[in-house]
Amino acid sequence: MSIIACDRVMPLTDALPLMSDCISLQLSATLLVMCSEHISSRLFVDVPVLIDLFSISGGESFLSCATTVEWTTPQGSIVRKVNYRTASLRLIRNEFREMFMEISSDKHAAIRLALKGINVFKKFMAEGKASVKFQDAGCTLFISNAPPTNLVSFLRTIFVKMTGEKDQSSATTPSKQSMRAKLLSGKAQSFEEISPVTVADIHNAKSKIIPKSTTTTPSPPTKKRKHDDASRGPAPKKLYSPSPLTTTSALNPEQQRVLEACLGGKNIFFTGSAGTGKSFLLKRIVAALPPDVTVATASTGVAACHVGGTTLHAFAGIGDGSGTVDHLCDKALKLPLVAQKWRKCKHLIIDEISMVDGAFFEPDMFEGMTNHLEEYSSYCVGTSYNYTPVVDKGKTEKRFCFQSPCWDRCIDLCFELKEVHRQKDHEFVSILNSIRIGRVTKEISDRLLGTARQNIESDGILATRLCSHTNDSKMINSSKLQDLDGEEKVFSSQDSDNASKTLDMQTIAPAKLILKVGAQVMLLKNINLNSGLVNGARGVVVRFEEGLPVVRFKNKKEYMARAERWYVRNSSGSLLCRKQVPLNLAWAFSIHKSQGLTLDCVEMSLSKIFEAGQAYVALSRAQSLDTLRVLDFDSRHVWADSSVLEFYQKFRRRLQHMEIVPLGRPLADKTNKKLKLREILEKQMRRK
Ligand SMILES: Nc1ncnc2c1ncn2[C@@H]1O[C@H](COP(=O)(O)OP(=O)(O)OP(=O)(O)O)[C@@H](O)[C@H]1O
Ligand SMILES: [Mg+2]
Repeated sequence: MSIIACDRVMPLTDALPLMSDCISLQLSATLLVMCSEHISSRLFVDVPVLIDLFSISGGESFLSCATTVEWTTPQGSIVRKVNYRTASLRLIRNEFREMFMEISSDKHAAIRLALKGINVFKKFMAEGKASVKFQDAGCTLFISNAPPTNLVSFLRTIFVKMTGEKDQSSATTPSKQSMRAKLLSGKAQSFEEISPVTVADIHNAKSKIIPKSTTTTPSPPTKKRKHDDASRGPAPKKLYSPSPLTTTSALNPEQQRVLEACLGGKNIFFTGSAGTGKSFLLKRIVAALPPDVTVATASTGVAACHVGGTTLHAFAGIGDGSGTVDHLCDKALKLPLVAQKWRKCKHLIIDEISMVDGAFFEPDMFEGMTNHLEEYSSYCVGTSYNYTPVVDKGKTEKRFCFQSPCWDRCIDLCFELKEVHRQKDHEFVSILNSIRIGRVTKEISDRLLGTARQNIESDGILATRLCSHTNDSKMINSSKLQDLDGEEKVFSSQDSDNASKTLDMQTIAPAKLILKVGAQVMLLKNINLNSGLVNGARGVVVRFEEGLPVVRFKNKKEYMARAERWYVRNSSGSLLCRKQVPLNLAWAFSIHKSQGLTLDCVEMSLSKIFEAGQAYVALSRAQSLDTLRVLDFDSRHVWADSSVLEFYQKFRRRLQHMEIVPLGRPLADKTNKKLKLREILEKQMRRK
């Protein structure tokens, strides 16, 4: 097993009483699932999809996945079926430059299928599944357990290469040669791998597609569409939703290195200050791993929803985690479903690991469990380290995972992300870095207090007040709503059967949302990046139309909030869904709830801070000093947990010598691939 862990090690609060706060804090829900809904099932028909495929970076001609090939009669009866648990798909050309897909495995002879007249069904591409129907060969290839990003890249190569070659068919092109001409050509049969997609390929394919789309007669806009246009601005292309599959933002080199280590099967932990892109990277990691053997978990339900997974405790099948290790292992492994999940899991991802009590990482618990199943599991992947551990009410001592004796034994490599993406302003970034370690100079105090009278409101959108206590934020929101005149509109969520309680715990969307015209709201989902309709964007309800709230945002865009879906997995792995309007009241938010968010207009009173790191979390939500108002500030409110500082000192001391730090004893490498990666990394380090 390998572990990947990422986090800003930052104690925030005695989290148990505030767990309920987590409900509405996280960024968007299961992006992968969201993405699968948005992708048309017909690759070569839907122009927006095609254009989107141009925008995705990469384009490989090789894919490793599970496959089944089925040959059927014209009536649909199966005449032959071949299953490959692990297959390699390759795109190749023959001596006549005809394109083929080659399916090979250790156990079966290679099958080559001509890439002519194919239909690609990719609705579930985000789950690592797709199917390709080869009309001429009379068979269908079912792909599963493919790393979603690789699958997208592979399908993209097929699309770009095939589109680029369309219409090149004059009688002289070899691909159109008759069988007789081919036989007489005297060329020896040979196959070569198709090269990855190049800029020239894209240019060529685009030139074949775009003229086609302009000749399409658009159907007259329906009444509904006209209305949408007025209220939403240009209809957002759903495929541009910032999914890990479709996003065009590239990982920076430090993020890329973490991804590579994960793919090499290392147990890793990555950390970084707020806004360095830990969550962004995490989603890319999930999308780059084979879904059937990857389990995404997090310490809290809401964080789990963010990565489209389940809580670590639910996955482990240990309930609330109380009892001895033997007892817990017995308890978990007696449940067939739990034991099966552990056996299947090769990559375990743990987000927000800092909220996991160190006890979970005792040799006893986590290691005990993984050792139990060592023979089955090849890796375990964990991530993120944002909050303080959640401890049982009875316990007084709180312990971070990194303080557990088995932490060093579990983690092979540690990384620190350093480039801050959320804030562009260098002065603000350096203030935040000082506050993060509890150091406040007079200049910092003065600069922050200087924002107290700043006018950051615009166009009726008020600043969100971040409160150190949840009850304060709840009280502010309900009293401000009451103060508004006008009719209340109630929006109740539609939940999967009997799942409301779980969904309350694991999604950011409220079960019941009460709004009025004039209500200050926050968007809870990324709707359209280009229009700035992103998670955390602040707006005000300006009217209701067709029973739905129309919100004007800070960038003056209006948006009619239609119900969106949030997906989470329950402990048995089934997908649960909540459908709700993607808004929440935003006069005030608790600091705890605001973690992970980027806020574009925010004020805070830091006089009631009660936990190490809380001031840092609050301040680091702002995008710049110009969109922030600190009402009161005292350097005594800023301090960092001593054990966290110690951890970072140790961590940094090693980082001074090398950028990639093997902490503790590495786990026994089980594969050559792992050994190879270690050799490469060590060579790199020696070179530096
Ligand atoms: N490589 C990148 N290219 C472009 N934008 C990026 C990149 N990495 C992160 N971002 C953007 O930076 C912002 C902050 O990223 P993210 O929320 O992942 O940070 P974080 O480290 O998880 O922060 P926090 O600790 O507050 O949760 C997001 O808007 C994200 O889209
Ligand atoms: Mg985050």
